[in-house]
Amino acid sequence: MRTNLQHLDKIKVAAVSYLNTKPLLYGVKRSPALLSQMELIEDFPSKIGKMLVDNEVDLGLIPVAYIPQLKDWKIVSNYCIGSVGPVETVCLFSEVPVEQIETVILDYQSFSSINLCKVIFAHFWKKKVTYQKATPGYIDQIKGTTAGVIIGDRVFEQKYGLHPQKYIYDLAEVWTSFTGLPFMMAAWIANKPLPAAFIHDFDLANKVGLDNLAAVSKENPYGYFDLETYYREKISYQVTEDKMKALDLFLNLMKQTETETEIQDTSN
Ligand SMILES: C=C(O[C@@H]1C=C(C(=O)O)C=C[C@H]1O)C(=O)O
Repeated sequence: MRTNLQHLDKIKVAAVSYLNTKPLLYGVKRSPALLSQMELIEDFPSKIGKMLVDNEVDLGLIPVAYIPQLKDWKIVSNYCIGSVGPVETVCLFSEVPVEQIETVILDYQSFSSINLCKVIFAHFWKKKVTYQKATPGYIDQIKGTTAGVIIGDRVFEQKYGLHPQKYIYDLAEVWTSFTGLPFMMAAWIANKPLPAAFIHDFDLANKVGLDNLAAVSKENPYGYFDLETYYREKISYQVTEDKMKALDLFLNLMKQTETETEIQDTSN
């Protein structure tokens, strides 16, 4: 347990391993001063969120849907993984239109987008479906009236690969069309007080890649989508007042959705 940092402890930082996070880590990985104070772990979002909740790390770019599970939490950076309208890489894939979907498989790598999907079904599309937890390889099970949420780089591969499903709903776009707000999927969240100087330098380092998106894209060759377009036009990296408003609304709707699910369970 890492309740309080000791003077000589390295700060454990966990970040999303997807392409969308490369701009934020570009400067961090080029800063010997920061690297000497921290240990960087990269993994998929739900895993790093769990690590912050379990206090295995001190700071993480974690799915915001984990916030209710954190005793102590603070958003410590001006940069995040967000969207203003369509984001490309948070999608519901289906062979049938939404009205006919009966079951939704929820990406095990996600925590914000799977909850966003539940919120959208419950509050915006107002449709009851059965949810299934995905296991690796679940993408092959998206067939007939069983749809599936996919996030991250695998969305590009599914969308622009050989066998995309007929219906692809960009859930960030759906959120914005119903709320008029942007969305924030993941933010840099600390679960304990961290040295102010470190946080200051870490935040500045996050901006370096955002100021050099052409170089970041060049460093990460990718065949399915133009990364510079993804970074400039799809992902929105700034924490803004509207994204904080969206976070508030999302956490509220998520709580209501959980309560509704509980009520359904007791009545069964
Ligand atoms: C836009 C994205 O946002 C992500 C979605 C997350 C989630 O659903 O929990 C968490 C982190 C982000 O990487 C994406 O991964 O494509």
